[in-house]
Amino acid sequence: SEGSVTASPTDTVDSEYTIPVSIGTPAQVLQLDLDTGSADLWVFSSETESDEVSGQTLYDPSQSSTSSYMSGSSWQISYGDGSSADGDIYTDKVKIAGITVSKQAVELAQDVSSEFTTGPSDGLVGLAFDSINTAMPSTVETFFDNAKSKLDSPLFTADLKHDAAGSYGFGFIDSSLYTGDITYEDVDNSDGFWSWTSSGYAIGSGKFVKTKITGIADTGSTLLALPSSVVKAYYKKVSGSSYSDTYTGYVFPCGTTTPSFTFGVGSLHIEIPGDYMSYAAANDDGTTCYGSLQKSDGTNVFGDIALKSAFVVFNGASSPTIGWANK
Ligand SMILES: CC1CCN(C(=N)N)CC1
Repeated sequence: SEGSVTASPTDTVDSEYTIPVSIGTPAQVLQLDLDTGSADLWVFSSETESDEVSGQTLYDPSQSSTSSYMSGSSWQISYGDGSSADGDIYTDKVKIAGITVSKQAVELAQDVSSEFTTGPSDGLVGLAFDSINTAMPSTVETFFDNAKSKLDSPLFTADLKHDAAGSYGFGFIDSSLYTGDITYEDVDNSDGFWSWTSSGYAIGSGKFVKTKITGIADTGSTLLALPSSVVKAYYKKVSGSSYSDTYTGYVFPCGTTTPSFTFGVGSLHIEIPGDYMSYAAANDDGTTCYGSLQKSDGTNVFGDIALKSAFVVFNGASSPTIGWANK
């Protein structure tokens, strides 16, 4: 089987992208954040503390004839941005992009941190590797892992866009979505992530610097986080920029022209347009803008700023790889 699903940015600055996911019988459709940086499928639910819910759609297993309680199981997750959630687990029918997994572990939130309460999604679909799933006493499998044997090819693709609907594909590569060739790199999933190594970078029209940069491809992260040496070199080319302790990142006057940022995938170059490199206003009067490129904490992250500049193949074969193409 194969199919695709619309990926919708939740705001005009592409903070995150959600997809419709059908859960249960009859279908309960939730808008979930497809996240290649984590491996838990969790949802706002009838069990979520009511003071931690603000308009999200709730999955209610009691209204599904195909739900089954996983007695004795629980989950508890904390993300790199400090957000967190926890709860218990049911299995139920889950359909994404027309592909159905009959007994998918669905993690019901009983508690969520404020970032989720005030956030736009009804939960997450984690598509990183099972080893980092947080279910206890034993891990549960991701939707992709459960669906893999049904897919024509064991892969999914991302065609994310700025302030416009894009798509995720499952089981096939839609050649109409990219130009030129796809360049593949090996993935090291030993930490549970889609970790790959870029061949280097360029700033604006500057020379390409050949240097290996290992990082994770993370649809659930908004920005691009790279080594401070690279980031400092970039902001030397942005007039009026500086590192702000107030905003905990590089900022510059809004309206500043920001150069593009190119990263290498083998001999292929993916250029992030200069317009994408100014993320959003950092202050209420919109005079100070926050950069889309920031220092990593050690784990480099190719988040949505990078992903939406390319067509990306997450190849879940026994030796996983990641493919990048221009579009
Ligand atoms: C909303 C959360 C989704 C998971 N995260 C991530 N993949 N970096 C953190 C933010």
